[in-house]
Amino acid sequence: MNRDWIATARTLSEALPFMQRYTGAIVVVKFGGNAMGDDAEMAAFARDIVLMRQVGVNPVVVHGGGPMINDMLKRLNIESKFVRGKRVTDQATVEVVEMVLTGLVNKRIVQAIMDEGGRAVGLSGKDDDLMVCEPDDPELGFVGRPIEMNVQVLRDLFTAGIIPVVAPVATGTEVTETYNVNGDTAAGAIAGALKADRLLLLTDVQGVKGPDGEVVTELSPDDVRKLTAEGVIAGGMIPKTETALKAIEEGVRAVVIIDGRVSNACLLELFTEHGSGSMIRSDNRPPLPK
Ligand SMILES: Nc1ncnc2c1ncn2[C@@H]1O[C@H](COP(=O)(O)OP(=O)(O)O)[C@@H](O)[C@H]1O
Ligand SMILES: CC(=O)N[C@@H](CCC(=O)OP(=O)(O)O)C(=O)O
Repeated sequence: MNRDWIATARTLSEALPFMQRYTGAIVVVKFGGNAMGDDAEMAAFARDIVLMRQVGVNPVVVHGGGPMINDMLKRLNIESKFVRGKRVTDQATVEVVEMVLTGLVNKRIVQAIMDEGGRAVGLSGKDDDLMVCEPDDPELGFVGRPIEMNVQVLRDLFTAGIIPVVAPVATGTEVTETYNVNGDTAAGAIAGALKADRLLLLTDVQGVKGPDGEVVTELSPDDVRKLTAEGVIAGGMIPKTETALKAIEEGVRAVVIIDGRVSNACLLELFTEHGSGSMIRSDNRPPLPK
């Protein structure tokens, strides 16, 4: 059991009703490269995920690894270039992206979950054709937009008690094609295809900030559109809120943007009364029953 979190939740009895409410729920967690930190922080994240599984939640980890890709490209003297938050990906770059994400980063997370006593299996969008893409934009090269999702493999892993850890690299409709997919986009597409109960997007701010700079704890899709039109939601927050709106349209119950730097961020969101970060949901699909 995670003592830090129990201390934060004050008593286990406070947490139990929430744990019971989430039994059998599907929770997709996007774990970005900036949120990964050192080995201790990685272990803390892995403990949260293992505890979720132990109380009967079906977690799916979808990871990024942008900073790790940048490091490897630098070592190989390949230039990194981004357009509207997405990496311009030529043939040489896509090879490095696949090596770093499906190799180094994916296996580091799998190993951390195993070390904390869970069972994890790493896969990419190529495994069992989980995520099939078409080119997102000719300007971006081999950057993919998911067009077909085959999530049965994830359900099979849930049944076996195994935590899937997914690298955002995908296959195309033509043989031998490889696509680099933005981590938020991949997490949203997977959550949408699973009609997940929660999509948690871990980032490096406390949540979505409103015009006064304060974190807005509850937003409807219309609130998000309004804040974006006003320029309050900007930069790296745009792909996250766009992902959130699309995922909700596809049937995800709620998307929560939370601070991945806070210890026990996922557990605090799921298993405490106040939750954390900014929750985006529509009125069409009610929250989990109390
Ligand atoms: N309204 C807003 N609320 C919070 N963050 C915002 C907002 N508008 C822009 N941002 C920026 O979005 C950033 C998060 O996006 P990004 O850095 O791409 O995250 P990550 O690396 O976790 O994927 C924040 O650090 C912040 O600078
Ligand atoms: C198309 C695109 O931009 N893909 C991303 C994939 C990794 C990612 O999303 O990593 P973070 O979540 O750590 O930013 C990239 O190449 O950096």
